[in-house]
Amino acid sequence: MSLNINVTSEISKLNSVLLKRPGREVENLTPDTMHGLLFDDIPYLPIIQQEHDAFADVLKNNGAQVYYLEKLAAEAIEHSKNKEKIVQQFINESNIHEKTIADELTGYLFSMDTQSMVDKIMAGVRNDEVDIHSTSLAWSADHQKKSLFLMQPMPNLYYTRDPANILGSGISINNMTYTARKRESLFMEVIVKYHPDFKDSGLNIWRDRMVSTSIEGGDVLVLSDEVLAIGISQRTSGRAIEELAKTLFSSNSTFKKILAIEIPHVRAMMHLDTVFTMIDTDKFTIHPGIQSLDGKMSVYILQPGKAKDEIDVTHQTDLSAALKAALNLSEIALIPCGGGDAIAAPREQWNDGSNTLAIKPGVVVTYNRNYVSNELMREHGVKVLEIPSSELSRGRGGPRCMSMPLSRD
Ligand SMILES: NC(=O)NCCC[C@H](N)C(=O)O
Repeated sequence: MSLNINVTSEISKLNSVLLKRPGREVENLTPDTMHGLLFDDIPYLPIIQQEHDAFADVLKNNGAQVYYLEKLAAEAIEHSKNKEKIVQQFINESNIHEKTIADELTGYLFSMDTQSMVDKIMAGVRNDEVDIHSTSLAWSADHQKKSLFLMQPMPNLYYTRDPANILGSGISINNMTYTARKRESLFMEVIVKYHPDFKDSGLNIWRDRMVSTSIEGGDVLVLSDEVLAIGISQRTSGRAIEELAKTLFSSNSTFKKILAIEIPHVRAMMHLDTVFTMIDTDKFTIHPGIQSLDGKMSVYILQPGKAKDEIDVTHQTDLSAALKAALNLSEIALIPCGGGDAIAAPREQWNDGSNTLAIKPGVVVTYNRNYVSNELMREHGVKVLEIPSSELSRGRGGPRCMSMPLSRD
């Protein structure tokens, strides 16, 4: 049965959502590799799984249907009748181009049932797991000497928000910025193409992963059925936003305006949703570090131009005014992360204090460790559902990053 996939709000009731339970991939980090794989520490697997299960339970207990990426991917591959070609693509994109090695690795992966194979590709394949009979220099010099892994682990997969995102009645399957995350969006491509619940769902493909520019889902907020906010960030470029604007404005999408918000291009604030999220019809969280001392910042407003394919771009420095105008609101509240305190704000932002996931207007899921931000949201009348976060937070992403809404009211 086809799924109803549609997201025209950042805050309306969450009906279904895609998660990935952290697996062995987070144990395949070492101090030498973790930074390249975009982690700042090594999570403890049993606890990160417990914390993630608690997150999923909060969503389920509040009426959301939870789907798991790893399960959908295995089901899609089963249905594809194209297992060999799909596995070949993962091997190719893992930079393994020598036939002997690719064949031996394929044999190893094919010795497993499909779910175990998907889990293994996600977790990573070590050189010493596969019996490679190659005398090639590429194998000795490039693979064996440079890395313990034939296929690198994908520890960021539990941040399902980033490799793909639903915009209205369509999906953007993202070309990820860094090598560490490039292969992640291939799982979503396979699901959309082959999974019985997705392939006939009428989903538009606004962007696929073959484009040369990058947008990551953490940068994209669906403020209403007509307005998107997209971060110009370390991971998402102005050019990519313009390309998406052209596609959305010239298609049957409902979107008519994009606020492109410039944020610092630094690790702690790699996506817009690490510094700015919507929590109610007129309430937002914001990390004060993205504004200058006088509260100004760069916001570009993109709208359809007069000629076909033309985009009209204007510039503004007042985020609050831009939001009010775009959403037809007379007042809005921007709630500062950590209360704007010189220590609490950067500390809680580092642990995703601004990265809230709204599951209904005025009801958000947050990390329990960000008690200053959580308390302040409560003072603003927001219902805050806290989840444990000691291990989940180690990869620099919060509840919004860990969820990809498939359907909202
Ligand atoms: N939307 C998000 O901000 N996602 C968090 C991504 C964290 C991950 N370690 C990364 O650096 O890509």
